[in-house]
Amino acid sequence: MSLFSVEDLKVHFPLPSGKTVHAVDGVSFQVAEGECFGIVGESGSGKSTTARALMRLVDPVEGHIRLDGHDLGTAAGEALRRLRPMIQMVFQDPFSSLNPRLRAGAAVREPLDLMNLGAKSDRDARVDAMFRQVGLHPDARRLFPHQFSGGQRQRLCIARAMVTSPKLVVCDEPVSALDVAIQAQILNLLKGLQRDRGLTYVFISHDLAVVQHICTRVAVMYLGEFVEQAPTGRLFASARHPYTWSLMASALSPERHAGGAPADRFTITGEPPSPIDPPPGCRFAGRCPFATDRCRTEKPALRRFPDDHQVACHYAGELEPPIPELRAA
Ligand SMILES: Nc1ncnc2c1ncn2[C@@H]1O[C@H](COP(=O)(O)OP(=O)(O)OP(=O)(O)O)[C@@H](O)[C@H]1O
Repeated sequence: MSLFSVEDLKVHFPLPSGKTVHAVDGVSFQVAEGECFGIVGESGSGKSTTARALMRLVDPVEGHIRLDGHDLGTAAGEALRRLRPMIQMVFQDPFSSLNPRLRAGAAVREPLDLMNLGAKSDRDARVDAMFRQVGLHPDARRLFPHQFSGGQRQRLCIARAMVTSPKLVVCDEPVSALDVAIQAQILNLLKGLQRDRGLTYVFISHDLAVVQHICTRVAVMYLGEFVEQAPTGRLFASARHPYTWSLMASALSPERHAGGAPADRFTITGEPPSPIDPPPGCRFAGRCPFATDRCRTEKPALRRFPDDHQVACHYAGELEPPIPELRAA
């Protein structure tokens, strides 16, 4: 059974004009214990809003969120307080997610105090152990956030998220604000903690390489919807949605491109349509080189293919990726 399940999640933001932003528009997924479920997509696709809804930082207009048999989506008051320690979040910007006036030790201890977890006398020892687990010396407890480097600050945020012994950690672009060399260290730290503590992750990133490195399964998000979902190996070996191909093509470097053809041969152009007035058919149709009239009027359902692979495209399975590197071996 899955540890975490999300069913038909919708988050809409009403605007003063009377219109509505359809930021997340019916996403469903399940995450098994110990899995790392990735959500990838370009800016504005709704990844962060999904993360915030999972954390109940924003209320969905529809959908169910279940964690370990509990209804996280509707829990309130005491029930929500009991669930809080089980689900934690690591944010993109390790600086703005830390209170600049709180010393590092107090920042990591704070969730234990706020949620009243464990005996007070044990909390400092728990914080020390957490510092060591994320690769920080416990003496660093006395420092303020600005005295840490970017990577160390993210270690601190990870310690703060992990100190409550959560079952599920939602990581929202946890390395995209860091230098490339530091990114690998933080990803390896997250992987190690996942293994040692039996954690389950929902991992959000715009970076395919990062997702490929850390995730066991990946969903590709476009304008509030999942267009493709598959185990990581399967997705990277044989993606079936034109939007996924375009993301993968734009990640190919020109040198890696066969026959000297420009790597941007299949890079889609233009901006995604506004989530205020999403188009009626396939939301990618306006930018898809394969789109037909059917795509523009009829919404494609997520269809299941072998190997736990789901694709929302009328022509999935019939189309061939337009660049050789993306074709299944
Ligand atoms: N509070 C809000 N009110 C109105 N619109 C919002 C609000 N929060 C997000 N949006 C809109 O919802 C859409 C999805 O935003 P979201 O931040 O979830 O995307 P994202 O994929 O995480 O992008 P990024 O990586 O740039 O953060 C965007 O069009 C955004 O402008």
